[in-house]
Amino acid sequence: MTDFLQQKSVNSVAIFGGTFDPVHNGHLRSAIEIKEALGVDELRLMPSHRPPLRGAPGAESRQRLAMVAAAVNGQSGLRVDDRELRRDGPSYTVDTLRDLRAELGTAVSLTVVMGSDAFNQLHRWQDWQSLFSLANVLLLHRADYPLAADATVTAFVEARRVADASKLTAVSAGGFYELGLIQLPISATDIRQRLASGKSISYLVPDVVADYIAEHGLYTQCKT
Ligand SMILES: Nc1ncnc2c1ncn2[C@@H]1O[C@H](COP(=O)(O)OP(=O)(O)OP(=O)(O)O)[C@@H](O)[C@H]1O
Ligand SMILES: O=C(O)c1ccc[n+]([C@@H]2O[C@H](COP(=O)([O-])O)[C@@H](O)[C@H]2O)c1
Repeated sequence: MTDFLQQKSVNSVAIFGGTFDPVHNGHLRSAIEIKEALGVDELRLMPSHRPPLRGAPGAESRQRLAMVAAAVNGQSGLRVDDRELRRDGPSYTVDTLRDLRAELGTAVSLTVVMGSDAFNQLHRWQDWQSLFSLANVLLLHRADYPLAADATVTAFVEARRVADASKLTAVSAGGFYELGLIQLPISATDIRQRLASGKSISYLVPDVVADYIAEHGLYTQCKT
């Protein structure tokens, strides 16, 4: 069989963006559950080069990318996408989605995933309403971050809500769904703090990530 015939065409893609400073098991377990709930062909973890609404990450972009790549290596349907690292300036999601649309075309179902902490700030994102003409939005509940979105955002998404997660892959853009997942209250802030105080991070991140952090001496000083 030729390579061409072996290649499976991609009809649905979800992107899970983050600072991933570092990537942890909360992100990774969520990624698997998102992929299963949506039934997407690919779930792409997308490290942000310059997160627009927070300070500079503790690790360099290439180091955060290397940790995500190692963490998803061999996981079926999970991929890393480095496009934001190839762009200068703040990593606005709307720019990323425009870039992805240009590459994937208009027919592919594209879904952007965000946790409730990110969703609570959505009204501050660059051109946030345009996200919905480019992609669907999947909101992940995080028990440690109760929903407190801006009223404009709440009204906007209410009009776009679909009945279940798998419906998002039936449309290319414009749908909204809230997903409850297994709750793993792990955060990168807590991991950085543990490392800065010399504590173990075993079972909070995959071993390959813990090894990378140790090898490169990352997060030994707490910047929170
Ligand atoms: N434990 C978790 N379970 C589910 N989603 C999570 C979890 N941690 C982070 N996320 C989501 O993953 C995305 C990327 O998060 P991010 O890289 O900022 O991780 P974080 O752990 O929240 O980091 P930090 O503590 O540095 O803010 C966000 O949409 C966030 O809501
Ligand atoms: O587009 C924006 O204005 C925007 C503002 C804040 C965050 N984001 C994106 O949201 C994702 C989660 O961000 P963070 O800071 O919670 O790691 C990440 O992909 C960011 O690039 C995007």
